Amino acid sequence: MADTRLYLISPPRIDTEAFAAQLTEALEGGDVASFQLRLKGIPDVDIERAARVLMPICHKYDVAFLINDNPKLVRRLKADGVHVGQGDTPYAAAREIVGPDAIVGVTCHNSRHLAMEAGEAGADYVAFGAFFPTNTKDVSHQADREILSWWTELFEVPCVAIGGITVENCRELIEAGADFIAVSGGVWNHPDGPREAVRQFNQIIQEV
Ligand SMILES: Cc1ncc(COP(=O)(O)OP(=O)(O)O)c(N)n1
Ligand SMILES: Cc1nc(C(=O)O)sc1CCOP(=O)(O)O
Ligand SMILES: [Mg+2]
Repeated sequence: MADTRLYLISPPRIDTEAFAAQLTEALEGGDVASFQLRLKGIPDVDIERAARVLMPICHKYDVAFLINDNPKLVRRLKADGVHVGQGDTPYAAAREIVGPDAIVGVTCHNSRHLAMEAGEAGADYVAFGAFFPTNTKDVSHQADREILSWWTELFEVPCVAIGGITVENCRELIEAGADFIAVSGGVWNHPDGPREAVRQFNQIIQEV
């Protein structure tokens, strides 16, 4: 069985009440390490409102609750961590805001240089992507699985694979050594629902 674990990413827009039910279903489907609230193009006050509903659900299932892009909100809500991209608050400033105990993850696209920089600076994980075409985000970088095996052979800092990951295509990333597979559409748009999607991802992880 591989050590890979699932990292769920929210859809970019949600109806919080309806999504709370979907999230609960997903978390009942099997092991999930973490959840990232990634809401785009809506006011911070609405992100905060959603976080206040969704964070207790994640904690009930022992799932770390991270927020995308916004370290100040992470500090205010005492969330578990923040994810920052190359155009967001830089790692050092994000760390300063959230403190030493929170998780800080950094987007590294397909760049060994960015990943080594983030790892040396103290990032809790480095994220590579996009591995596959995705409808969730306009992406301008494509990653290949060799970067996962290269990273895991050389470094202790965990690596996350993201971008268009589904139950159909995840196996090669797990085999390449991804510590986490970060999935949005592959769970929320699964034809048999989020619970079944999480079950199937975990089944594949067990088989590798
Ligand atoms: C786990 C994970 N990896 C990568 C990203 C992308 O972050 P970023 O490049 O800042 O793009 P946005 O998500 O902010 O659109 C992520 N959110 N999570
Ligand atoms: C948020 C995000 N970041 C990416 C990157 O490559 O950095 S790809 C991506 C979208 C993830 O959603 P899905 O699983 O539906 O493709
Ligand atoms: Mg970002």
